[in-house]
Parts: sequence; C-alpha cells; structure tokens
Amino acid sequence: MLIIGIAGGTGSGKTTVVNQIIDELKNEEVDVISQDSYYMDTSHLSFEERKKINFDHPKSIDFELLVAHLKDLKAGKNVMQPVYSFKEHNRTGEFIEVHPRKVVIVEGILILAHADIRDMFDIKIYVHADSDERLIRRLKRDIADRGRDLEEVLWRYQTTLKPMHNQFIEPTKEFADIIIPTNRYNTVAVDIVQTIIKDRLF
Ligand SMILES: Nc1ncnc2c1ncn2[C@@H]1O[C@H](COP(=O)(O)OP(=O)(O)O)[C@@H](O)[C@H]1O
Ligand SMILES: Nc1ccn([C@@H]2O[C@H](COP(=O)(O)O)[C@@H](O)[C@H]2O)c(=O)n1
Repeated sequence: MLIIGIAGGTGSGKTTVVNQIIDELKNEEVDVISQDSYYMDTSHLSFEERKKINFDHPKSIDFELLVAHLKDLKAGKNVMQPVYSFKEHNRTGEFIEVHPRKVVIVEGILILAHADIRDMFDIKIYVHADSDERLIRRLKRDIADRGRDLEEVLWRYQTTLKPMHNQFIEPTKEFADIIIPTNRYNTVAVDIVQTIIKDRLF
C-alpha cells in the first residue's frame, strides 16, 4: 500500500489536486481519506456553541481515530469512517465503510502537523496558493456549499483561520517532499505525482 499525504491551507486546492491525481487511477485502486471526516464529535454542544469552535486548531481533529484507521487499512482491515456535516458543525451519525486499496490518499489542512500520521506517509505533498486567493475561493465555496454567509467566513478568517494557518499549517511545508503551487491549475505537477504513483505501484 502506498500512502500519500496532501496538506495545504483551506482553499489551496487540495481536493481539486486529489481529484486530478486519481483521475487516471481505477476506483478499486484508491481510497481518499479527508481529515474533515475526523472532526471531533461535538454532539454534547448546542449549535450556537459548535459555531464558536476553532476548527483550524489541531485539537478539533480526532487524530487518534485517524491514526487507528490508517493502521487498520495498512493491516488490510475495513474501517467505518464518520460522515461530517459542515452545515451542522458536527458528525451526522452515519458512517462510510472504507476498504483497503493499493493507494491511500489522505488530505487535510493539518495532516502534516501530526508526527505519527506524517511518519505513515510514503509521499508528503503541500499544496500552496496565496492567502488572498485562498480567501476568495473559501468565500465562494462556503457560501455556495457549506451554508455560510460573508460575515461568517470573514469572522472565522480573522479570528481563527488566519492565525492558525500561520501557526500550525504553513510551517508544515518544510516536511513536504513536493510543493505544488496552485494559484493556477497546475497540470504539470499533477502529471509528475501520477507518474510517481504509477512507478511505485505498477
Ligand atoms: N488552481 C485553482 N484555480 C482556481 N480555482 C481553484 C483551483 N483549485 C481549486 N479551485 C477552486 O477553489 C475552491 C476550493 O478548492 P478545494 O480543492 O476544495 O480546496 P481545499 O480542498 O484545499 O479546501 C473550489 O471551488 C475549487 O473549484
Ligand atoms: N464545522 C466546520 C469545520 C471546519 N470548517 C473549516 O474547514 C476548513 C478545512 O476544510 P478544507 O476543505 O477547506 O480544507 C478549516 O479551515 C475550517 O475552518 C468549518 O468552517 N466548519
């Protein structure tokens, strides 16, 4: 099994890069695991309390469960991945069964910030876009897809997202084997990663 970690700030284009990379792989060859599925269960809090959570701090992620799931997949076992709702700021109570595959891609803002997870990756990638570009993308996406408005996105950006990015996310660039610039669509970098995967696998 080849495990690839793809980190980078919110809106940098991690999900887009993952989709481009797996485009030429067959479904049965690849698992994509998003760190977003491992936000802590916050069912004990009211919706108003959940809205105030700092979702860009490493403490908001259930890394213990993510490590356990990666170890299980590596050992050939299926795992039950929680489903997360950005609209509810909580897990939905549903699960998706994930089966071990030849390639496992783990993507998320903080996945290179956790030493145990970092050590499990065969290839570490950091996706980089400038902060103004990321904010514009985040605004558009969160309003269109995640039930947010302009005020919410800007409030979160100023209070938690930007300081946490500078403290916990951007510094993990130094752990990356490959840095992909994504201010524009970067097909050359995606081709290179696809070639590395095919080289290692087939
Ligand atoms: N290179 C790019 N150029 C322009 N827009 C992009 C690019 N990469 C991603 N986007 C757009 O930006 C938004 C956020 O991208 P996404 O891949 O979801 O980022 P992330 O997973 O890092 O938060 C999406 O609407 C996506 O279509
Ligand atoms: N309830 C939540 C949980 C997380 N976020 C934000 O999601 C971002 C990470 O996801 P990406 O797909 O953009 O990498 C992170 O910056 C959190 O602020 C949220 O808004 N609400």
